[in-house]
Amino acid sequence: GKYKIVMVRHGESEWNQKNQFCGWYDANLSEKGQEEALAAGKAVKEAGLEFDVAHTSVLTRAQVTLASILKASGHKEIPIQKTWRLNERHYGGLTGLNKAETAAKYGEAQVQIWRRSFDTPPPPMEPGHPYYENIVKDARYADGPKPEEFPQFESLKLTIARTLPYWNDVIIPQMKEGKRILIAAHGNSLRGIVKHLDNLSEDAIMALNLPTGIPFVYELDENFKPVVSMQFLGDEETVKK
Ligand SMILES: O=C1c2ccccc2C(=O)c2c1cc(NS(=O)(=O)c1ccccc1O)c(O)c2O
Repeated sequence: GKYKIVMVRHGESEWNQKNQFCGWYDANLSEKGQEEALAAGKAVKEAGLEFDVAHTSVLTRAQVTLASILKASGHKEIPIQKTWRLNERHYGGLTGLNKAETAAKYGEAQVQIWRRSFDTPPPPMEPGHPYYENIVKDARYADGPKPEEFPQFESLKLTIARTLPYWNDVIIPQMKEGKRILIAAHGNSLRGIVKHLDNLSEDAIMALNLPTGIPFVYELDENFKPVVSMQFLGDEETVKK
C-alpha cells in the first residue's frame, strides 16, 4: 500500500503483573516487560523497518518500550512526540485495585457489566483517592488535557474519542508528508486506532486484546484504508517483504 505504519503495545508493567488497574498511573515496565521491549526492537531490526518519527504517550512504560525499540533497531535521533491522547484508558476510582479488591468492593456482577460494556465508565477518581494528587498534579499534563477537561474516568468509548483526533490531526498529515511512523502506546488507545482503521464493531474491538511487545504493521492505500491489517512482526510473510 501507499503508506506503512508500525504500532506496538508496551510491555507488561509492574501493575499488570499484580493484576492491578493501572490506567494513568505511571507504573514502570516489569522485568518481563523490559524483555518484551528488547524482543520488539530485535523484530523491528530483523524486519528492516526504519522510521522518521515516533509517537508515544506521556506514560513511562510506553516511552521506555519505544526507546528500547529505537535503540535495538539502530535509530539514533528521531523526533519523539509524546501526547496524553495516546495514554492508556483512565480507570478512574478503580486505579490501583486488583481483581480481588475490585470484586470485593463492587461485586462480580458489576465487574462483568464493566468488562462487557463499551460506554459504561468506571467510578470517578475523586480527590482523596490514593493516586489523585499523583496523577492530576503531574507536570506531564501541562500540555493537556486542560484542567476543566482532565478525565476522572474513561469508558472505552471516551478513550477512543480522545485518541482519534490525534490520529486524524497529527498522524495522517505526517504520513501524507511521507514520514515513516512508529507508535508505541497502550492496549486501549491502540484499540481506538485499530477500530477506526478496520471499521470494527464495539463488540469486535472489546474482544481484541492486543499482545504486549509485538509490533504490528498496517499498510494503507491512498485513502488510508488498510490493504494489510495488523500484520504482527515475526510472521514469515512480514519478514519476507
Ligand atoms: O473490572 C473490569 C473493568 C472495570 C471497569 C472498566 C473496564 C474493565 C475491564 O475492561 C475489565 C475488568 C475486569 C477484567 N477481568 S478481571 O475481572 O479478571 C480483573 C479485575 C480486576 C483487575 C484485573 C482483572 O483482570 C477484564 O479482563 C477487563 O477487561
